[in-house]
Amino acid sequence: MALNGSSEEKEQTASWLRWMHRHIHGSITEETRTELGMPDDVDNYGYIDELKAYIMQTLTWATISFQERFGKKLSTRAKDTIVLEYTCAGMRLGVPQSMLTTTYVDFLISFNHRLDRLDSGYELTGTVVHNVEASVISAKKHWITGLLVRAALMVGHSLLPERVKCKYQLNILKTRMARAIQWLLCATLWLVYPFLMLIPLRGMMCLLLVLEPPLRPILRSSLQAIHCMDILHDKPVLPKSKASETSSGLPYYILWLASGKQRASFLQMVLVRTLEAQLRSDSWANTLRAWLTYPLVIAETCAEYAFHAVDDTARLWRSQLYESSLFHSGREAKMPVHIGIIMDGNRRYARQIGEHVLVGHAKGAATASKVLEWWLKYLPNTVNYASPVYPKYLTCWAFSSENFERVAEERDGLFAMMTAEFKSLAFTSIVHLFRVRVRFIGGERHRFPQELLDTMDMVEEITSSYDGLFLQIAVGYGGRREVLDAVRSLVAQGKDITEQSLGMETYCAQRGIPPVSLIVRTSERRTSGFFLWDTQAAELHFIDKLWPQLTEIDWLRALRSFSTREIRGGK
Ligand SMILES: CC(C)=CCC/C(C)=C/CC/C(C)=C/COP(=O)(O)OP(=O)(O)O
Repeated sequence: MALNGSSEEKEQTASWLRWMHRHIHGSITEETRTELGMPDDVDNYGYIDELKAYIMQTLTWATISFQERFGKKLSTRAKDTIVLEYTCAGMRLGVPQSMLTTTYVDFLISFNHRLDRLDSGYELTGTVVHNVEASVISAKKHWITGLLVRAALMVGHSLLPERVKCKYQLNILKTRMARAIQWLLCATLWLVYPFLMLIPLRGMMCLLLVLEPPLRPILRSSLQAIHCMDILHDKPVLPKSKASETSSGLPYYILWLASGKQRASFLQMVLVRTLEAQLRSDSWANTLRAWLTYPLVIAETCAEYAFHAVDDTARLWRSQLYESSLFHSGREAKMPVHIGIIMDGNRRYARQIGEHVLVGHAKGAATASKVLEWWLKYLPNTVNYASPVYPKYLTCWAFSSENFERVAEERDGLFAMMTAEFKSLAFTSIVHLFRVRVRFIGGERHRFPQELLDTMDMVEEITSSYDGLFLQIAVGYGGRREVLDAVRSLVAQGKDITEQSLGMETYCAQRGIPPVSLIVRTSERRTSGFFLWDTQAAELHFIDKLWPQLTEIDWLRALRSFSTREIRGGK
C-alpha cells in the first residue's frame, strides 16, 4: 500500500479494496449472514462495521508479522505507520474512525479485545474463512496462479495470531504433508525475501501476467472496475476512455504496471518491457519485430536507470549532508515556527515540457504532497510530537482569489484536482501519524463546486481532534480580502479598529496560529498579498525554479537559509 503515493494511486487502492470487498461479500451465504447477524443492506456490502474492522486488523497483523518474520525487525514508527495505512484504508471503506486505532500499542489492545468479543459473542465460526477459502481455490485460473494462491493462503495462515490460527483451520492445511509444505514455503520465503523485495507489488503482478496470459483480461476488467469507482461517490475516478487503450495500442493497464511510488523499480520496468513485447506479438511479423528490438529496449532501460541511479545517489548524499548540518550539528537549529509557501510556475512548467496546463498543475500537486512528506520526514519518532525546534505550522497557497478568473477548463480542472488531493490528504497515514490538523482558509466559498466544499469539510472534520502540527491550505485566498474581512468583522462587533484588535481577526489569529516566520516562493520575487497582516516580520526565501521542479534540497536549503539569519525584530 502506498504510504505517500499519488492521490490517483490511493483512489485506485481504495476502489480496489472496495471491489474485492464486493466479491468477498458475494461468497458469504445467506446462512452465514443470519448467523453473524449481518444486516441485509446491500449498500453496506453485507458487512457489519465490527467485521470490517476485524478484517482490517487481521490484515494489519498479517502485514506486520510478515515483515517481522521474513524481513527486518520493525521500529515502533514503522509499525505505527502500517497500522495507520490500514486505518486509512478502513476509513475509506466506511469503518467508523472510533473502531480503528492510530498506534501499534493501541492496535494490539483493540485487536485482542475484538478477538475476545468475537469469541464470546456471536460465533464468527470457520464458515466465513472456509467460504472465502473455497471461493479463492475454486475460481477459474491457470495452474501457476492456482499454485501461487495456495501458497499465499498457506503463508497467510501461518501469519495469523495463534488463537485465530487454531480456531480457523484451512481445509488445504488438514494433512501432515500440507503442513510440512507450509513450513518449507515459509523457510524458502525467509531466504528469498531480500530479493523478492526488489520487485514491488506491481512488478509481481506484471510477472504473473508474463507467465500466465489468461490473467490479462482479469486485470483489465478489474482495473476498469477500479477506475470506474470513487469510494465516496461511487462514480468514475478516471474517464472510461482512459481505461481501455493507450495511444500506442497497448492496454491501459501497462501504464498502471509501469508506475510506482516515485519511479518504477528497474526490475519492474524490465518486466513491463517484456510484457509489452509479448502483447505486441499478435502476428508472425509483429512477433519477429517485437523480439528483435527487445534487447535494444532493455539496453535503453538499463542506460536510463543507470543514469537515474547516479543522479538519485548524488541527490540522496546532498540531502543527507544538508539534513545532518541542520539537525545533527550539536547545536539547536533555529527554525521558522510557521512557513508559508507560494507555489508558482505550474503553467510555465507545462509549457516547457510541451504539455497541457493541467499536466503542470498535476505535477505541482505532486510537489505539494512531497513538501508534506519533507516537512514530516525529519520529525522525531513520535505521535505526540511536541518539540519546539521544528516548524509546527505550514500554510500552502493553493488557489488565489484571482485564480477564479482563469479559463473555465483550467479552473474546473484545478477544482477536480484539488478535490482529489484533499480527499487523499484525509487518508494519508502520515497526517494521522503526526496528528496534523488540516484547515482551509480563504473566502468566496460560493464559487467552489459543492464536491470540493464537502471534501474540505470532511478533511477538517477527520483531523479536527489533532493538535500535533497544523497544515493550512489557502483556497480562494486574497490578502486584501482577508484584511477587509477582519475590518468588517470588527465593525459588525462594534469594536474599535486598532492594530491589536485587527491583529486578532486575521485568518491565522482566529485559529490561534502565529504569524508567518518564513515565506517560500518559487519562480517569482514578490509576495502577492500573501498574509498581508501576518507577515510583517516574515523572512523571505525565493527559489529560482518553477514549483514542479522543487526538490528536497531546495526545501532543506530554505530551512538552512532561515537558520543562519540574524533576526532582531527591529531591536
Ligand atoms: C495538496 C495541495 C496543496 C494541492 C494544491 C493543488 C495545486 C498544485 C494548486 C496550485 C495552483 C496554482 C494556481 C499554481 C500557480 O501556478 P500558475 O498556474 O500561476 O503557473 P504560472 O505562474 O506558470 O502561470
